[in-house]
Amino acid sequence: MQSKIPATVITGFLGAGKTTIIRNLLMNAQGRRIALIINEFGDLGVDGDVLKGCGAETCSEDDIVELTNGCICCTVADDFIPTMEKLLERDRLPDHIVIETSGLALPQPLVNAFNWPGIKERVTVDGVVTVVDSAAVAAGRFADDEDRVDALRAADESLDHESPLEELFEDQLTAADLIILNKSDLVDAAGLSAVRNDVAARTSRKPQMIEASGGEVSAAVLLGLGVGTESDIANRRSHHEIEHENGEEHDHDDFESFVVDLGGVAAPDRFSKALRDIIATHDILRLKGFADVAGKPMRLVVQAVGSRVDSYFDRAWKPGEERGTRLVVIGLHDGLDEAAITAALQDAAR
Ligand SMILES: Nc1nc2c(ncn2[C@@H]2O[C@H](COP(=O)(O)OP(=O)(O)OP(=O)(O)O)[C@@H](O)[C@H]2O)c(=O)[nH]1
Repeated sequence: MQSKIPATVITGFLGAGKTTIIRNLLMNAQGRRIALIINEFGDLGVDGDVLKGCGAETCSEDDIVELTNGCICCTVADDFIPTMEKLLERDRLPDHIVIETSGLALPQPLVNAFNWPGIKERVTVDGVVTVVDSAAVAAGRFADDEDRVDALRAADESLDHESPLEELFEDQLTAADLIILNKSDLVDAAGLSAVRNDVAARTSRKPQMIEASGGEVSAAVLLGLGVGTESDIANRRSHHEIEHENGEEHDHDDFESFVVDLGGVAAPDRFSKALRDIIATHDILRLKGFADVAGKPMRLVVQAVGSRVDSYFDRAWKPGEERGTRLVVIGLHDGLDEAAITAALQDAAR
């Protein structure tokens, strides 16, 4: 009998470093043929595009499938299952499937989909890997900020739970077989130890935890968990599922995003600096995309997580490709002033 294809689910909050870890994996895949399914929040396939740009031979553009509707937990049956079925119809099957969930997705319904007839016989979940932004945890980003939650509740009565960030963070930890404390380069040893304790206290299960920076995790560790998580996922229920079972309505609008289309960016350093201020002023959780810098043949990748802004030129604009600056902005529902943010970004690009 043909053995099942292993699938690794990589989850973790917005900007934790999922794409960076996958990129590193593709560059060090040691001949494994990897198929990638990427789910992203926000109407701009940045992660897929960054990975296609990495040029790894073991993962060609055909091997990358993007699901850009953002909420894999709601659309498993509509989107994910047909995608898996199509992948399994291919003549050349992958050795391993890697699924990057959006930073706002719950892994539980996704893992449960591996119990679906037609998929269960052919694929097994090798493991769920939850990537943690150690710097964000150290900065208290997931701690329950009561003032902020109260303010949100006052603005939106439909908020049916405490802090959306904290709850999602915990749900992603609860699903984990392996937790990667990423961005260890940004936190000192005492800070990392505190992060480890904080993370451990947020899940009653005791998955293995490792530290990493720059996405450097060996393929043997990442792809060799051998758990078969689909058989255990019923024991790792999320707040979301528990609320449903208790008959509570859960709305999925805790977060929102929009895309800003700008022309060229005149001065990238000034732009990055202005981004930091705009992000802080407007409580933006995540901002990412590509920029067209005046006079440069290369496209600039812009990545901001909280107040940290990274940018680098990844590849030349292709002949015939429309140059431009497109950024996706993600924040809490009702927390983003789209008009003011757009105006501020336009101003920063000039
Ligand atoms: N300093 C530092 N930066 C990192 C590390 N890992 C990732 N980053 C940076 O963090 C930013 C976000 O990384 P991504 O890999 O895009 O994060 P992600 O989890 O895929 O993000 P979403 O898909 O938007 O949720 C990028 O600017 C990365 O370069 C790390 O270990 N250390």
